[in-house]
Amino acid sequence: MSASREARLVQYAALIRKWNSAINLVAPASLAQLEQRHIADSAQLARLHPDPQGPWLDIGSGGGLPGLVVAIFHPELPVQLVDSDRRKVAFLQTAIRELGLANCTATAARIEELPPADAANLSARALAPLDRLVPYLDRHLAQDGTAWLMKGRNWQTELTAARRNWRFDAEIHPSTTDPAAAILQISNIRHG
Ligand SMILES: C[S@@+](CC[C@H](N)C(=O)[O-])C[C@H]1O[C@@H](n2cnc3c(N)ncnc32)[C@H](O)[C@@H]1O
Repeated sequence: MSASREARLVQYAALIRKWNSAINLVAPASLAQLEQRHIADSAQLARLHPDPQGPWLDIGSGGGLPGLVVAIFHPELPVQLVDSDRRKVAFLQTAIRELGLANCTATAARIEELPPADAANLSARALAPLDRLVPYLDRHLAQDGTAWLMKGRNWQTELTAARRNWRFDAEIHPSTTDPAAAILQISNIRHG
């Protein structure tokens, strides 16, 4: 890992720990395992997609997971973080400035109200069930774009439910940080 990437990841973890009691960026009980449970978990996207195209849109970013981690791994990639919580976006803007991530922006908005982003890549973690996410993907992904959705243990049930109203291609990547979780790689979305 490059020195600046490693230094930024350490600095990012320190910022989350500093702000967490005020804003609740991650569940307090998980703070002790921040590096593994949240940062390494998010870094899986960089491993799965080592040379991504932009723009990359991260929706419901919260404290920057996974979008800010993607921006750290790919400092040339334009990454937009979006969250409806203004306090979290204030944290993200501070983190972006302090980490010197010129490639990354943070926007306070509801994802439903954001103009279509035409994103080449889109990520979301712990935001909503898949059937509620797919309309966001339909609105914000470029026609040949790809979504990277970090899902918990119910991912199979969510996939079945989403397929009732939508058709899409899905590739399943088992999570390396949680054996029950998966990363869903979704593309070619059509109304079903
Ligand atoms: C459970 S948190 C997950 C945050 C982060 N992705 C993570 O994995 O730690 C969900 C986040 O989505 C944001 N959110 C929920 N609904 C939203 C919407 N409609 N538009 C934008 N952000 C939304 C919330 O403010 C919150 O920060």
